[in-house]
Amino acid sequence: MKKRTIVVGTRQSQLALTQTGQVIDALKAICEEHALPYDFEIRKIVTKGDRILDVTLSKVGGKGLFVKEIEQAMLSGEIDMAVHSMKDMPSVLQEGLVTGAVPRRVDPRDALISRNGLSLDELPQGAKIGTSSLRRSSQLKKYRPDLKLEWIRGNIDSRLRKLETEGFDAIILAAAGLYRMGWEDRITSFLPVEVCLPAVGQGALGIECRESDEEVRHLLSLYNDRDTELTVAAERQFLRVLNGGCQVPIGAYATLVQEESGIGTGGARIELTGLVGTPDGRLVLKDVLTGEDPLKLGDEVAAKLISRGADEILAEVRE
Ligand SMILES: NCc1[nH]cc(CCC(=O)O)c1CC(=O)O
Repeated sequence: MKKRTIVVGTRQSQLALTQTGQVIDALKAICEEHALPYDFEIRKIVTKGDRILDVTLSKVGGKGLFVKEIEQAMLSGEIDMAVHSMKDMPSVLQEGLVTGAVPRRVDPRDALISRNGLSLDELPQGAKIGTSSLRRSSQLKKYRPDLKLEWIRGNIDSRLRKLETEGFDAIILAAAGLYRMGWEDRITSFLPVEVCLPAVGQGALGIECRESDEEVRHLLSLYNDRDTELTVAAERQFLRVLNGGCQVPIGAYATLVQEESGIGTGGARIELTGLVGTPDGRLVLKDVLTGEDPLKLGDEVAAKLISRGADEILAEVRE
């Protein structure tokens, strides 16, 4: 029987290539298990975001830059699917495209990589910490106002290099990216979600495909993790309501919690924590609610924070 070759588009960064390879391996195993006749091929796509990595991305349009050209290639049929870090996925997909699968999430926490093996609490007064996210700097400043947060950019490997070459005492990276690269031995300690609430979708992937591609959609449905899909949906709805792009100090993390009483659906409820803070960490708003419907829950947590002034914080940051 003639096999269909499914073309998987990816950015060229090491992380993108690695996670695309890992997804293809998982899909191959599913094909084998379900006797599905597919082969896979990787197609690298250089996006505008990759070409201007050294420009302040927030000034030129943010994360959409990485995804737009990949979406275009999917719509034109050049590629059939694309693997994204959920964190980098746009909140609204282009017409004709869908999220075919949200695979099981890995560790959502941020990780501290320090030069001398010191934990966050052990770092000396005024230690210089490298991060490229207002969400991280806001929460770290709140926790340790003495720390000096400085901007560090580039891919994971270049950030790890800069820890040595640019005199940082520590840098913060998502644990997930380090695990996927096999570099978890660089992690000194994990920041508890109570100290540093992760970015929306951190640790999760999203696999995008054409809405009309029944074969790929069926294959991807076999790879979907319902729990991750539900919790990430709540986080992303929260972000959507707050109109958050990439460079805003917003965090959210949802988990499934067991229903307390025997009544009701008996199913799990979603617990969503949302956070908006000023970049200097002087004001950090946080709220947690539980609910059954992820979209409603995202709306409710966002509304709660807006009622406490989240909009004003975000308006100031966006200026
Ligand atoms: N913003 C860049 C980015 N996009 C996805 C990851 C890896 C973690 C993940 O998949 O959530 C990273 C690196 C980081 O934030 O340290």
